[in-house]
Amino acid sequence: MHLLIDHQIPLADAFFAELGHLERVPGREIDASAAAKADILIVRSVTPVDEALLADSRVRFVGTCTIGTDHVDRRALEARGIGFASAPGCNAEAVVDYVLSSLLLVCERKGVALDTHRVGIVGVGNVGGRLHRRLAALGVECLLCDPPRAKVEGSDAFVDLDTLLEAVDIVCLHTPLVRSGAHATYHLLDATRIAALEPGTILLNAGRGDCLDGEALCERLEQHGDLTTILDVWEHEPAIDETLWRLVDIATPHIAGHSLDGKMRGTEQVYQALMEYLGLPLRHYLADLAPPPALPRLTLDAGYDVWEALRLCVRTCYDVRRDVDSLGRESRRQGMATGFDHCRAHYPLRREFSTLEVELKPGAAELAPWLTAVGFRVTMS
Ligand SMILES: NC(=O)C1=CN([C@@H]2O[C@H](COP(=O)(O)OP(=O)(O)OC[C@H]3O[C@@H](n4cnc5c(N)ncnc54)[C@H](O)[C@@H]3O)[C@@H](O)[C@H]2O)C=CC1
Ligand SMILES: O=C(O)C(=O)[C@H](O)COP(=O)(O)O
Repeated sequence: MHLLIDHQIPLADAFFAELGHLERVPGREIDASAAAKADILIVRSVTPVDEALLADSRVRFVGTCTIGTDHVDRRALEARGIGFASAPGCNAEAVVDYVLSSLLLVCERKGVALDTHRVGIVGVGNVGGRLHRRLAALGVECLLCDPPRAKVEGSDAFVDLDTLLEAVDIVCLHTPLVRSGAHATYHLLDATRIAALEPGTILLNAGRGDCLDGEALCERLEQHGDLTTILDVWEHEPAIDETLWRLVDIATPHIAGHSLDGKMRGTEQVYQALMEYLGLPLRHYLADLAPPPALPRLTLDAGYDVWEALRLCVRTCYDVRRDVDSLGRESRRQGMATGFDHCRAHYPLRREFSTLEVELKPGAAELAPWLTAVGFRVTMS
């Protein structure tokens, strides 16, 4: 069996090698001629999987080790009887870590505490739901918008998008890209909604770039400069709009979900689905393969107030400024599109907050609920 696998997929050898010949190729270089030799195709988000890619292939199973599936033409797969699996939720924790690192940073720059803001979460699935739980545990008031969930579960817990946009200080967009249908998300934040945002709003998009009209946002920022913006995802990646990029406060190259833990989970989820598809028993488990964290423990004693302690621990584990700086540096050095992809391909080690044990000395015991809320493992000494 010939397995064609994106070379950015960690633990690919450990999980898949015994199934046959592994060919590892950069995701953007997986084309029809590479696919023609493959039985199994395992990708991440940068490989469009469509009729053109599969037309001359004998591929019988496609797996994407990502949450998002908008790069996969599911109808084309179904028409060819090709099995499919994605990795729901695999890197949701990492995206929430990214959001918290970013929000703590912009609040620090503004000299305000996060819990003085009301946050609107648009798309309350694996990412948005986890974000809600962590923010609520920090005492941050949240409004939720998720029409597909509201339809199934009833609308009590949800508001509509325009109500949310009027009522919140921070908007966090975590929707999948859906181009048509009753709940389409293409340009969900369109020119009208972007123009209507209250001055001072903090706007974060870590869903998909096309869920937000980038040209309209650029226009608002150029004309008024009165929003604080955090963009991890962009239209036309990797050739993103440089004018918009310069205007955005926290600009990162689609790495919100790029923790090693999230990527490894994605590999395991697709491995499990492939083994089921092939009718084979599972032989490998992430719990046996994952490396221990390089930073296992941090110890705090008395002296920090709550928000200072949160910022310290968050930044020690994951500081979003590292990714902002690397996009700035690499885009200047290599041009925007190449620099954008370079940052993703050479992404440094990042572990999730849950891998860090924060040990509290007796004088710092009162920090326990806050650090737990953010996602760390807290112990007392
Ligand atoms: N920036 C990054 O690195 C990453 C981005 N993502 C993106 O985030 C998206 C969300 O991820 P998950 O929460 O894990 O997906 P999910 O499928 O668990 O949740 C998505 C939620 O959005 C809701 N939704 C759908 N249409 C909507 C609409 N029109 N308005 C409001 N809500 C709507 C769904 O009902 C669902 O509850 C993914 O589809 C992916 O595109 C995911 C991982 C990493
Ligand atoms: O899981 C998703 O959906 C994502 O957006 C991934 O974090 C994207 O990862 P790469 O495809 O950029 O490796």
